[in-house]
Amino acid sequence: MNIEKFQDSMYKLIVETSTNLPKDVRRAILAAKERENEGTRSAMSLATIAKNIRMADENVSPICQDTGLPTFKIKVPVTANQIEMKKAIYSAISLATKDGKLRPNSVDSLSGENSGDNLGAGTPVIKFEQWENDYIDARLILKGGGCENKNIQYSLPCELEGLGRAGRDLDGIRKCVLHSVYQAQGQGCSAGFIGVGIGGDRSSGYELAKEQLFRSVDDINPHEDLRKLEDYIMDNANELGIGTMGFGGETTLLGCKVGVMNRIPASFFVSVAYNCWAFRRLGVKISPETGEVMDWLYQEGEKISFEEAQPARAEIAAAVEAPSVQEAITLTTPITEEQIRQLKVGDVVKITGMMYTGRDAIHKYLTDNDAPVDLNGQVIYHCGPVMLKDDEGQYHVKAAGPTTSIREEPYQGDIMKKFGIRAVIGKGGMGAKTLAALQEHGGVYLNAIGGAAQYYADCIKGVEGVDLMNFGIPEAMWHLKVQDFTAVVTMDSHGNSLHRDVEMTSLEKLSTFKDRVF
Ligand SMILES: O=C(O)C[C@H](O)C(=O)O
Ligand code: SF4
Repeated sequence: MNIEKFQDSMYKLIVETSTNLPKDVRRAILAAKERENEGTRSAMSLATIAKNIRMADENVSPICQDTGLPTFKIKVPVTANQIEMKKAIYSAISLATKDGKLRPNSVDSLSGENSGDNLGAGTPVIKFEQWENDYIDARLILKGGGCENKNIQYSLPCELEGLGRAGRDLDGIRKCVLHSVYQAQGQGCSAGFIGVGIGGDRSSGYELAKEQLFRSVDDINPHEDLRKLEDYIMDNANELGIGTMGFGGETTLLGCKVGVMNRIPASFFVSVAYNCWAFRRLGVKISPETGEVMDWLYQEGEKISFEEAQPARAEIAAAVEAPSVQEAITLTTPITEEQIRQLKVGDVVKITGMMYTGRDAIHKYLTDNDAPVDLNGQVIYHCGPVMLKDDEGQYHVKAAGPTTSIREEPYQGDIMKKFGIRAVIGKGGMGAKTLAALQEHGGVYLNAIGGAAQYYADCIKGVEGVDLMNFGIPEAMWHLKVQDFTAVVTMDSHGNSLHRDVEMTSLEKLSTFKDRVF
């Protein structure tokens, strides 16, 4: 095989997967968009998502800044040299990272050191399998961390909140799958896709669940019971009302694929792999002689370009059901306590001025250290961007959507009080400790649209500086100059939380699915 050509084919696969959402996923998102009631927050979030998909296409830039743990599944004729292919994939990964198509995401688990090129122990994941066909089938999934964290594994029998006992039968499995959608709330950037693996052990069960994510969204399960289960879940999960980004709404789930394998008598696992709407997985058929791409997979049928998407900023601004709020509220940083105390859940704000990124490493750091900049009245953005440095040493934002905020729950309230921070922006909401701190100190939580990394990158007009680069690009504190950065107040200083409300109503809904169906 021409290994340079193969490397080039792998580079193309990586770039396409990161920047160009597959056709089947686009169709599912369009169907959700059409189903959603006009004027709701979920409809408006979907409009932003649609616009983001289009921008990623046009800019050939990552749909979401979290390009995940690249996982390749490759089927090869017996004669293929897997060692050479692996090396070529490593080179392609490193090049795609250098070109800003992947975020440097491989981090030493103990020291936190970022390898900078996405290579390191266990990254990327490459799984080979031999087969008797005369071509190579190479598939790639870029599954981000926020949705990966919402994967869940059930060991049957078990008791499930809202649903009671889940026994060792199809109905018990049904309960687990519904529960998995409920427990994800908006944190995995709903509306999501789930892959379910029944049976196996703890590791092969998850493996089977993830394998389901390689099925086409619109295929039909040949196994009759599993087809019934998939249909049931698709018909009913949306009743939970979690909606896009957990804002409440008609569409919570975009796809459900279930696979089964044998188990041993003592174990009965139901494993669920949750994938966000930014469902980036593609595949190619490759000639084992030339190393060139013969065909692209998942690309049958019509390609939705989302051309007709309305200006998303205006749409978010309209995302408020409360008729009293017509206009987005403009805030210029630094922000005063008085301004913050006027905000309430449902308000849409547009922020102009400076914003500082801070996520896991920064929150831990700030707990024990002084801040490198004066954060009084400032805004912290939970974001790990994709950044590229030009020849003059100036950084440019290539993708910059929010990360899941709940990970900072142990630190957030204390840090806001310690430094006088007035607002945090992220996605998925935060918990009771932060809510209490917002009330005591005078702060707000602002929800941005998860995965809309191109849309937000566009609001960032300049990178004015960076601190703590030793934490690596995603974890450093970037000083961003923003204009009209639009987000929704979902937790205010008066003790209100949209996330708490949606969690409660969706739990009530979940309990209506208690009775036996299968
Ligand atoms: O790491 C990120 O940028 C985001 C992550 O995928 C998340 O959903 O929290
Ligand atoms: S930020 Fe959201 S869309 Fe992006 S990888 Fe994480 S869960 Fe997926």
